[in-house]
Amino acid sequence: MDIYDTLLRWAADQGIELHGISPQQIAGRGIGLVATRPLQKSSTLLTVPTSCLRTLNTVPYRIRQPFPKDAPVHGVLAASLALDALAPNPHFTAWNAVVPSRASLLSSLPIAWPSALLPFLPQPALDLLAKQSANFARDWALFQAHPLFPRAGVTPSITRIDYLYHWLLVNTRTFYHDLSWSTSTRLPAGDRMALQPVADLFNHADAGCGVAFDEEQFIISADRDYDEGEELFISYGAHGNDFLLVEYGFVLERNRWDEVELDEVLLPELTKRQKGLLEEKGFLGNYVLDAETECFRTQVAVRLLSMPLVRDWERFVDEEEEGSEEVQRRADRILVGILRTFLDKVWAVKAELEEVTTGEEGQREMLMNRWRQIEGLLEATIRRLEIK
Ligand SMILES: C[S@@+](CC[C@H](N)C(=O)[O-])C[C@H]1O[C@@H](n2cnc3c(N)ncnc32)[C@H](O)[C@@H]1O
Repeated sequence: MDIYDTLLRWAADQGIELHGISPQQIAGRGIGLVATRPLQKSSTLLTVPTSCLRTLNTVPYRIRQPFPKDAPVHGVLAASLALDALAPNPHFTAWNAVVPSRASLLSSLPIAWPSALLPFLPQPALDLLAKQSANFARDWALFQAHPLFPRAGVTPSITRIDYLYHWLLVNTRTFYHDLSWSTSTRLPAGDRMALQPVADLFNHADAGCGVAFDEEQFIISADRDYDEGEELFISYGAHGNDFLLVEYGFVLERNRWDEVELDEVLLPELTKRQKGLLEEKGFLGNYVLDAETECFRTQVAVRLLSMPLVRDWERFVDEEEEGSEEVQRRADRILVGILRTFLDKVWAVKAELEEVTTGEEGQREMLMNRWRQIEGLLEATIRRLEIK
């Protein structure tokens, strides 16, 4: 019997029901869930009883209690998984057998990449990585202070990498789950997390099957009709590819939520006075464009660069008065110039990346792929603005 059959048998014993879907190895995506017969829109694909979830409530008291009351659930769950791994609970053997190996998980996530590769991440990904690293450091410090954390010299020990692996399992496999009906205190939104078997095998797409829960169960249902053999996806959220790369270790080829941040090329074009004006109106920074358009914040900043009179700019910002076609054309020309500067940077990063030998080929390819996507979005926007 292979690991999937074992998982399905165990799942059935737990009351987990799969309707016309089954786990399968998918090239480039690890395991995914695939239709075993034609499926109709809105049909139920999977139900997972609440009793199968691993949440803060299921963490044994001796692990949970010594943590500070406000310790992030992410860190507590990861500690629980790391401690379990020292003396594995046979109840979870079938579930554990299908989670990614330590090598594959650590190789896909930038937080565990060689530091020499990190400067090749786009700026928004670097900013996210800094926050993620700070969160991990906080949780690791809390765990090291825990009375059950193996003291130095004790075997088996738990290393930083052991804990990082379990922390990343939690990071990449939890679902939003509100426990407020069963706990007296309502957890902050970021702490409402649950690990759930089988459902954690759904891969992500920018739109996907429905995910809902009530007190009894999680229910996943088809968002459209599916043919036999098609993979079914859920959406982990409206995330751009920089976010997916840092939090989940992949980028999507087709992603309606993807965007490119322009701050690193737009902010240096602004004088101190212009920055002050933008700040006053709440429009300083966070300039992005996606496949369709540049955001209003970007238009506001570019208009400021293109309009000699501040009062005309204020009319654009406050009253959304477009101004003449000539004004629009001037703004477009300025934005094209800024995007071309960005393109030069992208080409320089790609050229440098081609020479790099550190890290794994898959990691360098992931970075190169991300820069190609950014290049594509910039080029498409330049084309759109130039033919306007
Ligand atoms: C909740 S798990 C999904 C199941 C996972 N494929 C597995 O083998 O266990 C999330 C992880 O799956 C992978 N993944 C999910 N969606 C993906 C996609 N569209 N392309 C590539 N990898 C994906 C990433 O490694 C992500 O961190």
